[in-house]
Parts: sequence; C-alpha cells; structure tokens
Amino acid sequence: MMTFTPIADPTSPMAGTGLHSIDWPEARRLAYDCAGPLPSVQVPLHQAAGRTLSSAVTALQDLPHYASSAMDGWALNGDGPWLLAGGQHPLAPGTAAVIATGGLVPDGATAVLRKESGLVAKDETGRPALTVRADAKPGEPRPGQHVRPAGTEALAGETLIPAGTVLNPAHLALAAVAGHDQVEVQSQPVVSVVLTGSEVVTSGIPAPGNVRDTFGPQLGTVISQLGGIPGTFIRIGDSFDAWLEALEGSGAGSKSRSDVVITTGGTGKSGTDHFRDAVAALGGRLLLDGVAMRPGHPAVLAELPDGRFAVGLPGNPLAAMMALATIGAPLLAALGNQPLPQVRHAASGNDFGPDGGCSDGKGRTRLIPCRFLSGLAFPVDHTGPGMMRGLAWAEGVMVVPPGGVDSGEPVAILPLPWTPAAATPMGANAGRSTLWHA
Ligand SMILES: Nc1nc2c(c(=O)[nH]1)N[C@H]1C(S)=C(S)[C@@H](COP(=O)(O)OP(=O)(O)OC[C@H]3O[C@@H](n4cnc5c(N)ncnc54)[C@H](O)[C@@H]3O)O[C@H]1N2
Ligand code: MOO
Repeated sequence: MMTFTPIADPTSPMAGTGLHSIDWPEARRLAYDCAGPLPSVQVPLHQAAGRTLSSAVTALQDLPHYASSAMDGWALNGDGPWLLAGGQHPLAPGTAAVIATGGLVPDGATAVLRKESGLVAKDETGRPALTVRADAKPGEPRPGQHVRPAGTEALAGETLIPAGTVLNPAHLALAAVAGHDQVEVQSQPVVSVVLTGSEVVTSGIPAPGNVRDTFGPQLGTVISQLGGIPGTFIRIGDSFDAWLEALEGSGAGSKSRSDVVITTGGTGKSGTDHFRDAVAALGGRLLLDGVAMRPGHPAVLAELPDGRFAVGLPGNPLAAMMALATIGAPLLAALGNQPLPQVRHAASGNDFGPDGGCSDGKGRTRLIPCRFLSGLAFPVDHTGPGMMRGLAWAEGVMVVPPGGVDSGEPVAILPLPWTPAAATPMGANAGRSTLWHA
C-alpha cells in the first residue's frame, strides 16, 4: 500500500520533501496559485479565433475611412440635369460622374443617383448629360442619398474590442477592417505529454499483460478544452533514463519547448515508477505529492528548474483523468490567465457515507462520474480507477466530500471539459459550501 506519510518513511522517495497528501480543494487551489499568467503574444488574425484579447483593438482610422457609394450609379453635385464629368475632383456643380458600389465619392458630390433612376443622353450641345428618369422614386436624388459617409461605424481611436474579449470570427474581421494585421492575445500554455509504460500498446487488441493506451486518443483534445495547446507527445517505457530524457525533452532550448509537461504512469512507488526521482535528478521540486482523493490519489505536481510545470498523472485511466481535472485544469487556467474553473452543484441522488480514509487516517474526497436525472446527480456504472466506460457516458463528476453526503443534499459537481457547465441542474455556486468553488 502506498502511504501518505513519506516524511516519516526514510525509504520513501518523498522523504525530506516535507510534502504529504493534501485535501482536494487545497490541491485545486495550490495548482491554481502556483502559476501566474504567461505573457501575451501577437498573433496573426487567422490564428486568433477563440483566444482572449489582452490589448484592446481600436480603430486605426475612421470606419468607413472614406465616403463611399452604396449603389452603382452616378455621383452628382447639385440639381440636374448634370453634365457627365470625366473624374474631376472635386466634382463641379452641375456635373455627375459614374460610380460603382463602394467607390470613392468625390469631394463636392451631394448625392448618388442609382443607375436604374438615371438616363444619359446627349444634350442640345451634343454632350452626354444625366437626367432623372420619369419612373425614378419621388424625390430622387435626395441630398446625401446612397452615400455612406466616413466615420459612421467608428471614429479613429475608438475602442472596438475591449481587452479580455474571447475573440470570435467576426471580431477578427472587425480588427482587419480597423486596419490590424495581428492582435495581442493571452498566451496559452503549450503542453507536452510523456506517455509511459512498457506494457502500453497503441493499436489493435492487446495481449494479456499489455493494455491499450487510453491517453493518446483523448489527451490532445482535453488539453485544448482546458485552454492549453497540445505540444509533442512521446512514448517511453519504464526505464529511469528514458524518463530523464523525456522530461528534459521539451525544456529550454528545445525546438518543442513547452510550459507544462504531463506524464502518465510512474507515480507509484515501485521500481518502475520514476516521476519523483526524475524530477529530483533534474533539480526540480515537488509542489504537491498526493491528493486525498480517489481515484487519483498518487497525482504529483512539480516545478522544473527551467520554469516548466510537470504534472504526474497516475497510470490508471480514470484516476489519471480525475487527477487532470483536479490539478491540471487549475494549472492551465492560471497560466492562461483564466479564473479557477468553477465547481457547480446538484442534489445528490444517493446517500454516501463517510470515506474510510487513507492509511494516514485522512478522509478522501471521492470523484465519481455521474449523470443527471430529474435534477439529481447519480453515479454512473463502471467507475473503477482503471475504467473508462463510466466516464465516457458521464455528464459531470460528483465531488463527494470525505464526510459523505445525504441523498437530496447539494453535492459539488465538476463539469467535464467536453460537457457544457450549464448542463448541471443547480448551476454555478448554488449549494452549501464555499469550500468547493472558486
Ligand atoms: N502497492 C501499491 N500499489 C499501488 C498503489 C498503492 O497505494 N500501493 N496505488 C495504486 C493506485 S491508486 C494507482 S492510481 C496506481 C498508480 O500507478 P502509476 O502511476 O505508478 O502507474 P503505472 O503503475 O505505470 O500503471 C498503473 C496502471 O495503469 C495502466 N496504464 C498505464 N498507462 C496506461 C495507458 N497509457 N493506458 C491505459 N492504461 C495505462 C497500467 O497498465 C497499470 O495497470 O498504482 C496503484 N498501485
Ligand atoms: O489513483 Mo488510483 O485509483 O486511486 O487508481
């Protein structure tokens, strides 16, 4: 059995680190507070959708920046008939010039007459002249008609998109119209992944003793959904040297530099579990070693000397995803300058008694994939630490505190990165304890 009192155990890899498993809310808070926002970056407009703007976008000139025609027809000055001018600027009184939709309305023009309302014929002197057709709309051309004046959408210097906006495609088009080629956005953490385990296979039907990799197919998407940018994914076996090389791999000077490295497996304390020793050999320090939760209690969080964070997820598939939700999500949120992901609440559909506790007697928080029925949260089936079946159909994760929860009582719900938070029946911050949410 893994113990949570490594300080007292001189044979433990954690001996002397002063760390022991911490409570689930404390773990979330620590993972959030240990990191600050990454600096902002300039990105081209086509790469900025979904990013958070860090510097307001202002109009670099009036929008539109020149008076333009809203119709194909003629720009004209004063009352008709008008002699057709050959593009003089300014347009002299009593003259007109052909203009297309969007064309620059010449100075001096008082209106645009649309093509279907005008007629060009030679006047008595043989020069082409424009008159208003008998079937034109009454009053055409009114002063200013069909002219889009400059500055009607925005004036130069006006803020169009405030800092903090999550950019949608139309924002990007607006920024382009305002004269910008790129925008300054909050950096997102680049997350590299090291998948460990000599028994792990990536295709086909695994033989006894082998397992199909459950992380490769989901982690890239989940990292994106948590606000990170998936970086390199590498697979290694269970040797210490491979661990060292892999953890160093995305460090400073590397072409595939990352801000966070997530490892899977190797968080236990057998001879093939190297997370802690590899971090120590690289000169890193553990920020958190174990969380009083199940599954996922061996989760580890460390900081490497080059500033990268290393998140050690346990190898058991559900345990790993619960550890990712507990410490990975807050860490990525902090680096991306986002708030601590909110816990929501729902009424529990079941009674849960107090947790039996860890070997150190500490009660554990239970993270249980659940579904909602008639406004109540019910655990799904198949939620063993090594299973994926329950999570695949879950709508959220019940966070059952160490003391348990009675049926009908509010229970905290962690939204899954791929389920809308609004799906939780009671919504954000409804419920009894502020301990569980941001
Ligand atoms: N003596 C003890 N043994 C274990 C304890 C304990 O307290 N004392 N804790 C158990 C718990 S809880 C967990 S969680 C795991 C943590 O294991 P590791 O992080 O060291 O991971 P591994 O030992 O490498 O693998 C565990 C398990 O997960 C499977 N695995 C690994 N990678 C993958 C993958 N990519 N896809 C699917 N499955 C994977 C691996 O085959 C093992 O079955 O330790 C327990 N043991
Ligand atoms: O983290 Mo382990 O379940 O608790 O597999």
